[in-house]
Amino acid sequence: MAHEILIVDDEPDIRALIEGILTDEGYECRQAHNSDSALAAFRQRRPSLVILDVWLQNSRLDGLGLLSVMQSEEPQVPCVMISGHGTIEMAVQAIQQGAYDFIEKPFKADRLLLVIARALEAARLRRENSELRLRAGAEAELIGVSSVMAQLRNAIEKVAPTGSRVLITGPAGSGKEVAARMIHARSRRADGPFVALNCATLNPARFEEELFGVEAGPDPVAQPRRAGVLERAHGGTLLLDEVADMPLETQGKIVRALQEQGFERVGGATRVKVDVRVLATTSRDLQAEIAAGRFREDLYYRLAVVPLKVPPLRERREDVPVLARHFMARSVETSGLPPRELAEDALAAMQAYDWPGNVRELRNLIDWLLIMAPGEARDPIRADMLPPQVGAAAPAVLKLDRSSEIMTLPLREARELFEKQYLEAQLLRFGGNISRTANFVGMERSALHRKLKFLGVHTDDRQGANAASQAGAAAVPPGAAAPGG
Ligand SMILES: Nc1ncnc2c1ncn2[C@@H]1O[C@H](COP(=O)(O)OP(=O)(O)OP(=O)(O)O)[C@@H](O)[C@H]1O
Repeated sequence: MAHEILIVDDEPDIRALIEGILTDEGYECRQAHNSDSALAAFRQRRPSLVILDVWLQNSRLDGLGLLSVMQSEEPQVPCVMISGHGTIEMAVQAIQQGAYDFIEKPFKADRLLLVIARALEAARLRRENSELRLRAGAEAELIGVSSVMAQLRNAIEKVAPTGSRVLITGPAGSGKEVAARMIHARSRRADGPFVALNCATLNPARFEEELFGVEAGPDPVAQPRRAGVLERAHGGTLLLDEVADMPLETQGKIVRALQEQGFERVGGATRVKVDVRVLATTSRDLQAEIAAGRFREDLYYRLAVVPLKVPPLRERREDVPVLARHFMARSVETSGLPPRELAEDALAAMQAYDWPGNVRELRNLIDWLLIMAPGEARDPIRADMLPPQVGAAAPAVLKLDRSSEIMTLPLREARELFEKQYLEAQLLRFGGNISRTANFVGMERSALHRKLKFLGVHTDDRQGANAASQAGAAAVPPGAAAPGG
C-alpha cells in the first residue's frame, strides 16, 4: 500500500513543490490550504503522515494549534513541521507537542524524503510494537503436518495477495484468527495495521461506536474525535471475529459501509473514506442464522467471497504432537521455565483425546503441564501425569498391567488382541488414513489391509474419503461455507 501524505501549507507553490517531490518517490498526496480544510481531510481519511506549515494565513488555527488537535485525535500519525521563519523555541515547542521533526524552508528534497522515511518507519515500528504487546503470543502461522492443514495454508497463500474478503468458519479455538493473521501477513497490506473486533464480547449498545468511531464535540480538544476500528484498520485489515454476533441493525450499516467503502461517525455527518480489507470468522452455521432471520443474507454474500474452513483438531490428530511441541517451546520462551519433554505415551494419549476446545485447549494444557506436571525438569511428561480426561483417552494397548484382559490369554490370542488394539490406536492417530498408518507401522498398504480384515478391525479406508473431504475443507465454494461444528 502506498503511503498517503497530507500536505498543509497556505502557499500553493510550496504544496505543489512538495507534492512533486513525494509523488516521484511513489507517495500519494492530498493538499490542504488552511486548518479547516486540513482537519476535514484528516478526519475524512487518516493519512500516513502530515507535513504541516507552522504559519498558516487566513486560518482558524495556526500550525501548532492544528498539530495539537491532530495529535489528540490520532497520536499515531506522525507530523513533520515546516517553516520559513523557524526559531529554535518554535522547533522545541513543536517537538514537545508531539511533532516528529522540524524542517526549515528552504529545504532540500533529500532532507525532506529522509525525514519522511524515518517518520514512517518509526510509526510502523511503534504500531508493530503495540500490536505485539497487546497480543503477546498471537500466532500468524498455522502449524500442522496434516494434509488438511497443508491445503488450508495453500488456499491462504493463494487468496492472501488478492485482497478478497474471506469468511473463515470453524469451531471455537480451532485457529480461525491465526488463519486471518496469516492472510494479513501475506497480503500487500502486511505493513498496515491488523485490527480485530470481537463481536461476541462487545456490548451491543457500543457496536456502532466501536465500528465507526465517534465525532468530535464542539471543543475538539476537550472532546476529541474517537476513531472506530474501520478507521484504525485503514490501509490494513479488519477482522470481524464471531461476526454472527453482530446486531442485525449494525449488519445493515456495515453492508452499506462495505459497498461504499465509506461511512459516517456516530454523532457526525462527515463522510469517512477508508481502504480496508475485511475478514470475518464464525463458529456458527451462518446459513441457519440466515434462515432464522438473525443474519443478513446480503452481508453473508459480501463477506463470504472466499470461504475457508478450519477443521476441528479431532479431525487432524496428526497435528497434535507438532502443535504440542510448538506450544511447549513458546511457553518455555515466555515463562523462562526449563523445557519438558513429552513422552510417547503422553503424545499418544493426546492424539486419542477429542479436544472439544480444539487447539486452544491443547495450548492451555501445555502451559499447565509446564508448571504443574510432577517430577524434575529432566523427567519426560508421561501419560499418567495428564489430567484424567486426557489421560483416560490413552489407547488401552499402552496401559498394559497384570489385570489387563491380554494377560489372561494364551500367547497367540494375546498377540492378536495386542495387534488389534495397537493397529486401532495407530489408525486413530492417523485419522483413519491407511497409507500413513502403514508407513508408520512399517507395513505395505495392502498387507495392512489384509491384517486389519483378519483382525476384524473395521475401516472405511479413510484415505480416499479424507482426500475428498480435505479438498473441500480448505476452500468450499462460495455460498456453501460449511458450519463450524
Ligand atoms: N494451527 C495452529 N498453529 C499455531 N497455533 C494455533 C493454531 N491453531 C490455533 N492456534 C492457537 O490456538 C489458540 C486459539 O486459536 P484462535 O484464536 O485462532 O482460534 P479461533 O478459531 O479464532 O477461536 P475462537 O472462535 O474461540 O476465537 C491461539 O492461541 C492460537 O495461537
